[in-house]
Amino acid sequence: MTYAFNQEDRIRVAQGLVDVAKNFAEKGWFPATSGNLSIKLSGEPLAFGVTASGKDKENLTVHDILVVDGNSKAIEPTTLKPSAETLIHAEVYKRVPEAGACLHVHTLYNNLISDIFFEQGKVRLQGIELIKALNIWEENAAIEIPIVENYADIPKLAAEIGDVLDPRIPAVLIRNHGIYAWGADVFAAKRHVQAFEWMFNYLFLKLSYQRGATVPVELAAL
Ligand SMILES: CSC[C@@H](O)[C@@H](O)C(=O)COP(=O)(O)O
Ligand SMILES: [Zn+2]
Repeated sequence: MTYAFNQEDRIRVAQGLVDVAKNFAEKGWFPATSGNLSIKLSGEPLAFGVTASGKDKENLTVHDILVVDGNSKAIEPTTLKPSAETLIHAEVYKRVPEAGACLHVHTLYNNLISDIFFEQGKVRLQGIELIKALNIWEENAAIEIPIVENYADIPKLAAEIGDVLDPRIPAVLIRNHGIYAWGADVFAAKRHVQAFEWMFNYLFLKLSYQRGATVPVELAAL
């Protein structure tokens, strides 16, 4: 198979993932080695850099990233094992050709929101300014983020994500697991993750107040 990328592209991709990992790690978004990150190197045939499985993303280095094909197989000899969830990244790149980076984090609020709204199959957000970070500019815009069951069978989980994703909305939630969000490049994907996470925090705290909960001051101040 011939791929249209060179060594320079690979270094740039690896460094891009290390940089975004540092930003998310500072926010505590990779508890217990969770999460995985990828950047596309080539669309046709598909090849992307992805984090190796089980790595401590709080201390990620360029040596923790390998290049795989559309079947999640390493395209070169390596001792690294691709993320257990690499097939989900591949599915996103196949379904959304404009996606150039795909990022996955497990956070407290994305887990809470994914469980609270699971039965509805989606969570609706409306009229929040940060929706504009998704490049949706209409006034009082409403968006719905799909939520899928947390199947242990990764091919099944990846297929389900592919089936429910809405190309206008660059994310899917997995129940009690985390979010997959993507963008045209790592800059856009990072902006999308940050926007979704902020809106999930907002929604959870708002629902808590509306239901009469006393929210601890330190959480309310987030
Ligand atoms: C350590 S719990 C998290 C894993 O089960 C998984 O969901 C995850 O996000 C990280 O898997 P990985 O194989 O390291 O990419
Ligand atoms: Zn995960």
